[in-house]
Amino acid sequence: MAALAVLRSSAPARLLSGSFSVHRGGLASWQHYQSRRPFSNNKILVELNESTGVAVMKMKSPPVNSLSLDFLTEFSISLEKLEIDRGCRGLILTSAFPKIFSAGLDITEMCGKSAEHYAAFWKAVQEMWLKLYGSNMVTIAAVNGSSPAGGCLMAMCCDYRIMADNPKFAIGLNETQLGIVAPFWFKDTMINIVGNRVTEQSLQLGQMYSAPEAHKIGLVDLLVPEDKVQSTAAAVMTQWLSIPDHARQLTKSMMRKPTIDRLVKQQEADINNFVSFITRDSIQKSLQVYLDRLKQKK
Ligand SMILES: CCCCCCCCC/C=C/C(=O)SCCNC(=O)CCNC(=O)[C@H](O)C(C)(C)COP(=O)(O)OP(=O)(O)OC[C@H]1O[C@@H](n2cnc3c(N)ncnc32)[C@H](O)[C@@H]1OP(=O)(O)O
Repeated sequence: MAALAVLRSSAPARLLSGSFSVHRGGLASWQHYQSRRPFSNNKILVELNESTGVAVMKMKSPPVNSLSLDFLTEFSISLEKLEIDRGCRGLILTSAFPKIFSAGLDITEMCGKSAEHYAAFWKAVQEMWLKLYGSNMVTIAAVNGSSPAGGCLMAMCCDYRIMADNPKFAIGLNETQLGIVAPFWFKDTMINIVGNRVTEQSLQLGQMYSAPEAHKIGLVDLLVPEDKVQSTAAAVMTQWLSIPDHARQLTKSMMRKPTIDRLVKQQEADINNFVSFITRDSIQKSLQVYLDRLKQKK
């Protein structure tokens, strides 16, 4: 993976272009970021503190941060900008909404659309995973709410997961509950965190874990009170950034490259698989039923 091959240094920070917000000086606390001019992109808010080299990326796509094609495109562009900025060494990924980190892939993107649309959508999902899982930066997920399926995948791509200690918040790969199947690279990402046995059971059952359960199986690394998620993420980030970048990055690459290479080698085939799977009448029907049920639950 190209991103992992590039070594990052702690070179002096430079100004980022585009719609990013850059801050000089101060502590990398959430309050700190909030107290300075937050700069809103469309669906994602990115703030880079130049003195700490830490960026906070807040997902802000109402109502539930579902991963639409537009969202994924913006996410990958934002990540790419941070990745090439030598002044940015760490990324905290979180949600602007209390209670929901991300609802996962936008189901409406997988229903009633053309094969071309499905192919473009799936490519965007792949790109998000390749960029986030292969990032050279230290990546910490500050999971401040529920995080099913694709939302769980995003969190799993990070180096460390901190979740709000609220049993009402759930995280997991629930695809089978929708009548769909998590692809091999979702599965591999989970195996790399919790091992084969837990992943197998979890995927077959489409299991969603409450925050305490997720912590128990190692799906999240740390539980903290809801109002401490961001400050804890900043503190953990400081600890990770105390390790020399080149040594940490080479280690991360050594651990993740085989998993990344598996998808890179068959990216096209994986898109074709997705398109032929998702266009089946039975799958379309399952997704529609699930979506209708979601809308009726109120
Ligand atoms: C061979 C292999 C090949 C590959 C085979 C294919 C592989 C595909 C892999 C798929 C990966 C995925 O991520 S699939 C996506 C899985 N995601 C989910 O199951 C999440 C479902 N959502 C939820 O559980 C909840 O909405 C939750 C996120 C906890 C929030 O609950 P709340 O009560 O706060 O909010 P709700 O009232 O439910 O939702 C608010 C509105 O958002 C909508 N909404 C919620 N989740 C949505 C979603 N994911 N996509 C679109 N819209 C969504 C609802 O319908 C509501 O719409 P209105 O009524 O109009 O307001």
